Amino acid sequence: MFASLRLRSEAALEDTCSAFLASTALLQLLLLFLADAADSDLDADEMTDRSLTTPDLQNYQSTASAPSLRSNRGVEIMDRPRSSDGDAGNVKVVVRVRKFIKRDIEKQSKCIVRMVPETQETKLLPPEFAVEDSKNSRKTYEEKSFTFDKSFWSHNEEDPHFSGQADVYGSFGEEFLDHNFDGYHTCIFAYGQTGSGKSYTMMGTPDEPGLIPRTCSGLFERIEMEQNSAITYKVHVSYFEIYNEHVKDLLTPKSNSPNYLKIRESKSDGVYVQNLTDEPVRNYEDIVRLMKVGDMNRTTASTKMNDTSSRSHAVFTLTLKQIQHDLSSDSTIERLARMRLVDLAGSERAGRTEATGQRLREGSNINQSLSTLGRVIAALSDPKRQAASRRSMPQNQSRRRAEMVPYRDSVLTWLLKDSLGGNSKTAMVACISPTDYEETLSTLRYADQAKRIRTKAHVNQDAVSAAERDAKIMEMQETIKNLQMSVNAATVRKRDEADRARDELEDYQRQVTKMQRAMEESRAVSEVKIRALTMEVDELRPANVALQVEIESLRRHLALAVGELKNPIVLPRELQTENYDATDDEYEEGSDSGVGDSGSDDEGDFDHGAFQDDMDELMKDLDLFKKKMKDDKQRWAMPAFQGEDGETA
Ligand SMILES: Nc1ncnc2c1ncn2[C@@H]1O[C@H](COP(=O)(O)OP(=O)(O)OP(=O)(O)O)[C@@H](O)[C@H]1O
Repeated sequence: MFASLRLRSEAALEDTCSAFLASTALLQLLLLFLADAADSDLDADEMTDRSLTTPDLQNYQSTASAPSLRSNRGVEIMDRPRSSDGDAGNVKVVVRVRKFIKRDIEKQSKCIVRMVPETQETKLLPPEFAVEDSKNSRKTYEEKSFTFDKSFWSHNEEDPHFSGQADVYGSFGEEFLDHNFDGYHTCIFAYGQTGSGKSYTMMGTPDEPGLIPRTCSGLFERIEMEQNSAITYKVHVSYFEIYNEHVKDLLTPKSNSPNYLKIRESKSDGVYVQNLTDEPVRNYEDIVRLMKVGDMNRTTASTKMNDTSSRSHAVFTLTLKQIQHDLSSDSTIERLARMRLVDLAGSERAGRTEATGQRLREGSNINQSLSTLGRVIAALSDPKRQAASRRSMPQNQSRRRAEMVPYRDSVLTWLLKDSLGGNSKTAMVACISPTDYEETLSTLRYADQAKRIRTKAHVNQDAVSAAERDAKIMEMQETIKNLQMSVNAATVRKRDEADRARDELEDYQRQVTKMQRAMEESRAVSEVKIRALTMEVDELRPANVALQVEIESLRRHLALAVGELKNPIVLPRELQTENYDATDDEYEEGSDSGVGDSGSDDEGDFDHGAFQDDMDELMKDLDLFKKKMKDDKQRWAMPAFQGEDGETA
């Protein structure tokens, strides 16, 4: 009971603390928000001397533009978007062929890919051995041709059409950054077989940074260029990987036990990763630091096809929030854009990678999620589905169509749901090897299908007028007040409960102590009593013995007396005369005359009445004595002693 009470009180105290902390955190958040709102006002006050175009709030909703490196003028976010909306719906698909790597050179492989820069055509030629091989097998190796939004020839640096990392970024990385500043969510993902150059394209090397570092530095270059505008920029970074169908935060230190995160979906945020680190960053250096942390935490391993093969899908996300306050109308516009940059794990054939054990299991998980991605792409590019969504079908029918897209069949597709078929402008970089016919053909087919996917990107912007903002602040103040009250009430309630539990505990402890003390006292008293009684018994014991002796002698005396009464001794006459003075009428001492002859005349001289009285007195005393002995025996628990008549005295 004591333990349970203590636990209850500790739990209550803990509850109090956590409730208090949670409420405090919430309050702090709300207060920060209020402070932010106040800051915006302050920013605006400071910028009174700057020339600001008066915004037409009606136009804010989806017709905004962003500052861009390509435009050297400061553009207010309420201007028309810079990015063209003409092809906004389709997934942009580009293809990139890498140069020979050590393995290809060792095998003296030939390049079987051709690209036509004028038409953006990519041709796949049958490998040399294929002519011989096709005679003996059912496999057909023939020239294939595909056209994509862009073909990057990264195979041969000497070629005039060579595309390096900067060209790739300049071609569509910048354009996607434009979209972000316009308020669109974007997603760029690299797809291809293992070792085809996905990580190189997305992350690159320190000397040749890829799309992710270039996008980050481009983002901050633009923000710095706009330092003096009325826009406030807030950037956050998150980085996670999907490994064996589990989500792992790459920005938290590696722990011994894996910390898998849960995926949730809400109406306002869509599909998201719960408790994912979303670090605020102020400059490019902050991002570089986080990228290093994330890359160190990423799961890679050496396989036969790639020395540093990514064994997971890595998702790097930048969130850009632009807040603009216009003094003249006293209104605030907020634009939110999310950039997802995804380095997928490579599709691979177990036979070719010669993977076993853990590598094989990773490979099968990778292939499973990539095949789901393939099915999602196939479903999204289904012309019937697109026609249905263009016809704007009744809600229940379009929902049924949407349900046909197997997003939920893998963590990857579930998390990229919005990027693949929803509110996002999306690009796919199909990375191909210059030597592998079958794998390259498979990738090109995949990419060809992805071209047909149409997304429904829209500008994520909120325009809040002064009146609305005031109302919002009032509402928040009210919320804070209510929260404070409920926090106080909760704290008091919790404190009361904790106090009551603590009081109960203390009361209980006091009672226990009291009881222990009372028990000790009672034991001491008992000991004293026992000691006193023992002493009394010891003291009484001689008296008792003496009394017993006396009783015994009295009893004997009585028996004699009774016997004498019953059988009186008759003395001869002469003895009677000799010893008896007739005149005197006295019974002489020493004579046996006490026991008279019942038949003699002298019998009348013996005072029977007095004797009887004496006897009665004696018997009374004896009774009293017996009673006293009985009492004493009961009191001191003395061994009982038997009377002559067998009665227990
Ligand atoms: N365009 C390129 N120019 C120079 N080297 C490249 C290029 N593309 C890839 N490489 C090199 O090829 C090798 C494999 O590339 P990378 O690791 O990017 O492949 P991957 O597709 O990410 O593989 P995995 O799926 O196994 O992770 C690396 O050594 C990389 O430096």
